[in-house]
Amino acid sequence: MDNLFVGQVIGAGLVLCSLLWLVVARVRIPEGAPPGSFGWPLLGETLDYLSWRCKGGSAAFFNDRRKRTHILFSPTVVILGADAHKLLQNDGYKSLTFGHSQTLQDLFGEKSLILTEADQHKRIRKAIMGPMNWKSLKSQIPTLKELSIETLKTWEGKEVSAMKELAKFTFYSILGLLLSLKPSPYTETLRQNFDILAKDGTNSLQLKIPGTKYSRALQARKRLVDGIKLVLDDRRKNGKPSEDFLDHLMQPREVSGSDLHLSDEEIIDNILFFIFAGYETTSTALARIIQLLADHPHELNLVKAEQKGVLQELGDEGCLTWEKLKGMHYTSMVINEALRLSHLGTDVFLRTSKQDIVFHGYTIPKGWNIMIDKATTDINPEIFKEPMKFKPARFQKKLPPYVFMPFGGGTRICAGMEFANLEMLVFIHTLINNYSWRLIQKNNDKVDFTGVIQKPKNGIPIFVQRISE
Ligand code: HEM
Repeated sequence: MDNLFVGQVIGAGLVLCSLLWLVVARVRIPEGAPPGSFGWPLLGETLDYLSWRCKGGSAAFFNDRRKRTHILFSPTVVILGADAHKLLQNDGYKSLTFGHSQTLQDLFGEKSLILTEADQHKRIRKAIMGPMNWKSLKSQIPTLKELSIETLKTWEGKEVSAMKELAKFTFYSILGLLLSLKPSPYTETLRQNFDILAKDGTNSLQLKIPGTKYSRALQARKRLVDGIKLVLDDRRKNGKPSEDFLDHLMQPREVSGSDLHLSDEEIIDNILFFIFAGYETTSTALARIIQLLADHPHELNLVKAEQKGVLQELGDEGCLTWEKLKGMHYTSMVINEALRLSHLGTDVFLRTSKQDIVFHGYTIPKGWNIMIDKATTDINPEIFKEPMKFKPARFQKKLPPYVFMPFGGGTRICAGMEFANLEMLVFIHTLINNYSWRLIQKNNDKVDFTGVIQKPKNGIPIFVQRISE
């Protein structure tokens, strides 16, 4: 009897909530808003979305959806294709904002690029981007070459997890770029702390209770912040310039009247966020390239031929140059094709509308979330014939504008795009000219969709051998 009563009360409560929801939702859907369904009361279509992500990525969810939905407690509009990318590219700071995320703020700090908006974002980006273009990055080529050689030496004659080992390579590449730090027991501790920050912090409930994964991540952040502060203090005391990213950020500067001087908080938050943004994105891209080339001998031979040509042109003592890297056309197409197939930076660009936006005849109301679904465009058969096949040569032809944006676009285009390309080209050059490898597990394309980046589940185990002279 008691149970029946409790059941009735819960049932009535649910009906009341649903009715309230319907009323509120109805009131909130302005005329001209895109068609679609808000799904269940409160939860909307969140569970559906999450389950699609775990099963096969969000592309499958979006394909099955109409334009309006309700995810993570917010009305959301899904848009895709060249026009959606064009909006992202050309909006400036007018109608799209990144939106606030408490988790990102806790983990990377409120001054990190990702959390800043409009003028503040513009100022920090201007202050930061100086050392991030191809010309300034040239000085990184010898360091990246040395790191590639040292990394690959540890793989010789062994079975290794490409994902795990490349994560070390990309971590130390970024640490070299940002802080001029080389691999050592100290930097290995930094890496372990960073893994706790990024993995535990982004894959857990936001519970700041001692013992939880989230609070472990926050403690790791504190240790990392203290470590970076030590480097900063040391630079100020010694006054010895390293001419790296940190030195650049520490210079008080003014450009065309705007004050580009960064506070210590701004410097530290952005160093942490740069490591996060450039660490597993690039290592996963390289691991996927290794996997795809092992599975496609014809394409592998074309990369080999190109890289052998570069080596011959360089001669015995020749150093890899910026011009030579820029001339690696086929290898660059392989990188693009791997990025297209793997949606590494992100499968959706998440934004919030700052004002009503008219898109394809519908009005996206102010304050709604917008998911610009990049993954579906990456495999659109009208743009990429046989989209699931690995065909780097497809990039020989000029693509229509706005269809392929692996590094995003507009005001928030990837700040490390040039560095990522440089890093990947140097590593591939060193690998291909000195080593051969085979996959330990064939036909294992299972992907882990649960994290921020979609990663091959098996870590891509490979057996690596040095090519005899
Ligand atoms: C293959 C490697 C990489 C891929 C595919 C990639 C992709 C992306 C994408 C798609 C965005 C834009 C996200 C959005 O608009 O919502 C982005 C932003 C960003 N990336 Fe990358 N990235 C890569 C490597 C790197 C590296 C190596 C660094 C740093 C050294 C880096 C630093 C950043 C930063 C700081 C942002 C935020 C920019 C801003 O908000 O102004 N990324 N990246």
